[in-house]
Amino acid sequence: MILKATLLGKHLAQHPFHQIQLLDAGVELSGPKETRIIAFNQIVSFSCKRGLIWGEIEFILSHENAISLHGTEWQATVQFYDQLVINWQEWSKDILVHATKHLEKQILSINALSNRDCWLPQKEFIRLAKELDNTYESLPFPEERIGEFKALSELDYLLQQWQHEGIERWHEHNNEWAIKIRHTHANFFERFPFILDPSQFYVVLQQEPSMLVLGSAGSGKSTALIARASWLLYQHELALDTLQPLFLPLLPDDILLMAADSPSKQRLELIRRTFNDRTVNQLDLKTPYELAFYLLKQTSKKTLNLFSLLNDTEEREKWLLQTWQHLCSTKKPFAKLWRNWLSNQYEWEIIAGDFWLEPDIAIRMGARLDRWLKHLRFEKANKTANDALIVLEKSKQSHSSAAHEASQQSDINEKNELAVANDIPDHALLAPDEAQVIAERKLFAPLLKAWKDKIKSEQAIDEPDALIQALKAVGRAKFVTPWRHILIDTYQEFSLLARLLLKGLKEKSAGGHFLYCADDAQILTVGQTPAGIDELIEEAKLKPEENVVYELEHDYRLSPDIRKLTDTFINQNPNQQIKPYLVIDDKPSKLGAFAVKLMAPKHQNAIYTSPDINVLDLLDKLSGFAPKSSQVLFTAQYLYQIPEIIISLKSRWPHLNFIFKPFNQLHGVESDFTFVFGLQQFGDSFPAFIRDTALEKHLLPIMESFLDAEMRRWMYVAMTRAKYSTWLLHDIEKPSIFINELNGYGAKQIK
Ligand SMILES: Nc1ncnc2c1ncn2[C@@H]1O[C@H](COP(=O)(O)OP(=O)(O)OP(=O)(O)O)[C@@H](O)[C@H]1O
Repeated sequence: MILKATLLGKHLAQHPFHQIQLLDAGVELSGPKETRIIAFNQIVSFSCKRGLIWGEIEFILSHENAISLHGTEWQATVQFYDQLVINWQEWSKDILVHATKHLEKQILSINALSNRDCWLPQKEFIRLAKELDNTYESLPFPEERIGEFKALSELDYLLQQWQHEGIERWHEHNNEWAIKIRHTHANFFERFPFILDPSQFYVVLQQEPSMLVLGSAGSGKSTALIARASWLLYQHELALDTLQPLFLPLLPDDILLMAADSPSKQRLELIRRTFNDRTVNQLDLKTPYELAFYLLKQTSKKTLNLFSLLNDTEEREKWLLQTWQHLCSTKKPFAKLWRNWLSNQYEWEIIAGDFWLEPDIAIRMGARLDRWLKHLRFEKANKTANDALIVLEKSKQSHSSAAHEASQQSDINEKNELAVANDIPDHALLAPDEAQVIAERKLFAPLLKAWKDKIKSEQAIDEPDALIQALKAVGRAKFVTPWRHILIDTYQEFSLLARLLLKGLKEKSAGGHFLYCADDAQILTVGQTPAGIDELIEEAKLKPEENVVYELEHDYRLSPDIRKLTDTFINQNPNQQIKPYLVIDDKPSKLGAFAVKLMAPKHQNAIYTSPDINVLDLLDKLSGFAPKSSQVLFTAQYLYQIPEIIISLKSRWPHLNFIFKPFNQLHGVESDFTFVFGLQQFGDSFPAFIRDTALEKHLLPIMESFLDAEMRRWMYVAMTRAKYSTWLLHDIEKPSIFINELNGYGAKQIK
C-alpha cells in the first residue's frame, strides 16, 4: 500500500519525503533526494493528523526523533493509517512473546543470583548490572514502548528496581546472608569480647578479593580486622557446609596481619589479646619493614638481621643523640657547623663550650635528629619508588613526559596559589636555597655515616633498602605471594614504598584476599596527604569499575557530642574526606537484633581546654574518680614539652597507668584519659611549620594547600584517643590558635 503527497501538498509542505509505502515490518519513506526505511522495531509511536487542508503521518522514533510525511489527501491518509495500525499491532503481538521471554529470562537470572545462599561478590553484581543494560538494549522494540504492554510492565518494574537500587539490593542480600551466618554460628561469635555491629560483621564475613574499610577514630576498624582473622581460621576448624566454598580452609600460615609501624602493631597485638583466640595470637603480624625483611630472607641466602634501632623509637633517639654528642666532642668542625646552624636556623641560645651536653639542647635534639635523618635515609629509595610510579603512570595513561611534568607543575602552582590564599607564610613556600641544602647535607653526613656503620656492624639492612630489594624480589617472574589473606591496619600511614610492595604482592597473588583499613584524618606522617585516600581506593580496587570501599557505621570511643566537635575540627580542611557525624544507633534497625544488642559503649564525654598551670590540680581530681589502672596518655608535639614534674611524680598516683607518646606516634593508641601539652604560640609552638630545614623543604612533597593541615591531623588524633576525657593544656598567655577554635566548637573551658 502506498500513500503519496499531492502535487500542491508537495509544493506547500516543502518536505523531503513525498511518499510512504507499507512494508511487512516497517514503512519506506521516499522523496526526490532520499529514501528511508523505518522498521517497526525503531518506532515508538505514530499518529495521523489533519492539518488545515492536508493530512500528515508522523513517526516518533527512539530518543525523540520524529519523521513525518505531509501534504497527503485526508481520506487516503486515514485509509493508509488504518492499515498501518493493523500491521503494527500484528507485528507487536508477535514480538511481545519474544520480548516477554527475554525479560523473563533476565528475571530468572536475577532470582538465581539473589536466591544464592552465599556472599554475592561485587564482580557478580557488576556482571548483573551489565546484563541488565544489555537486556534493554537488545529488546526487539524501543524501551519506551514497554509501558504499552501489561505483561511486560510487571517484569520491567522488577528489573528497574534492580537497575536503580541494585547497590542497595546487593548490600541487602549480603547483609541478610551475614545475619544468617551470625545466627548459625552464634556460639562462635559469642566468644568475641564484643558483639560486633552489623557494619563490622559485614567486614568480617565479606568475601571480596579486595576491600578498603574506612571509619573514623574509634569506629572499630582494628577490632573488625582481628575478628575477621578469627573468623577465617574458624572456618578451617569447621569446613562449613552452609557456606559456599569460596574460601578453601585456611591455615594460620595463610594469613598475614599488617600494621604501619611499631605503635600500630602494638595496638593490634593488644586488641588480638582481648579476643583470647590462641590461633589468632599466633598469626604473623608485620610492619612493612618486617615484611620486606621476611621476603628478603626467603629469597636470599645472605645472613641478614633486623636492625635493632628500627622498632624502638626511644632507643633510636637515644642512640642518635649520643652519636651526635660524640661527633660534636670528637670533631671540632662538626661541632662548629652545628653551633652555627642551630643558632642561625633555630635562634637557639647556644652557650660557649660543650653546648651539645647542655640538657636544654640535648633534650630537644633526639626527636629532631630522628626526623631529619629519616628524610635522608629514604631519599634514594623514595626517588626510585617515585620513578617507578611515574613509569607505571606513563604506561597506563601513555602521557608524554612533558604533559605529565606540566600537569605536576600546574598542580604545584595551584597549590601554591591556594596556600597563599590561606595565608601560609612565604618562607614556607619558597624553594629551598640550594647552597643551604648542600650545607645541611654536610651537617648530617657524619651522622648518616655512623648510622650506616651501625647497620653494617649488625649485619642488618635499613628500611628503605629492605623495601626496595623486597620490591625487586616480588617482581621476579617466579615469585608467588605466600599468603591467601592479607589484612592491613592503619593503611593511611603506609609509605609509598610499602604500598608499592603490597601492590606487588597483590599482583602476584592467585585468588588472594586483601583487606585495608584506613582513616585519612589519622595520617600522621609529614608529607603524606589526605588526597592519597583516592590513591588508596584505587589501590584497593582490582578493576577500575569496582567500588570496594565500605564505611563502618558506629563510634565506640567518642560520644556523639565529642564526635561532632572533633569532626567539625578536622572537616575544616576541605581536602579531608568529609566525616559525617555518626552516632551509636541503639534502636532496632532493619538489620535485625544486632543493633539492639550492642554493648553499652564507652564514651568520651568531654574535651576540656585549660591553662597548663592547672595540671596538678586536674590530675589530683582525676585520681579521685578514675577507676584503678586507668590508662592516662600524656602527649605533646615533643615529649620534653610534658612538664618534668609530672614524669617524676608518677609515684604520686600509683593506681594510674601513664603512657607518654608524641603526637606523631599516636597511631591506634587508646587511653581512658588524655592530657595534651605544649599548646602554645612561642618556642616549640603548636601548630608549627614542620618543614623548618632546607633539606626538609627539598626532600618532602610540597606543603598541603590548607594551613596547618598536618598539625590539624595530629591534634585530631590526640583528641580522639581517650574513651572518657581529654584535657588540652595550653599556655595561659599565648595559647595555641587551635584552643580558641575548639572552644568555639564546644570544648569546655576551665579557667
Ligand atoms: N562492637 C563493639 N562493641 C563495643 N566496643 C567495641 C566494638 N568494636 C570496637 N570496640 C571498642 O571500641 C574502641 C575502638 O576500637 P578500635 O581500636 O578497633 O577502633 P579503630 O577504628 O581501629 O580506632 P582508631 O582508628 O582510633 O585506631 C576499642 O576500645 C574497642 O575495644
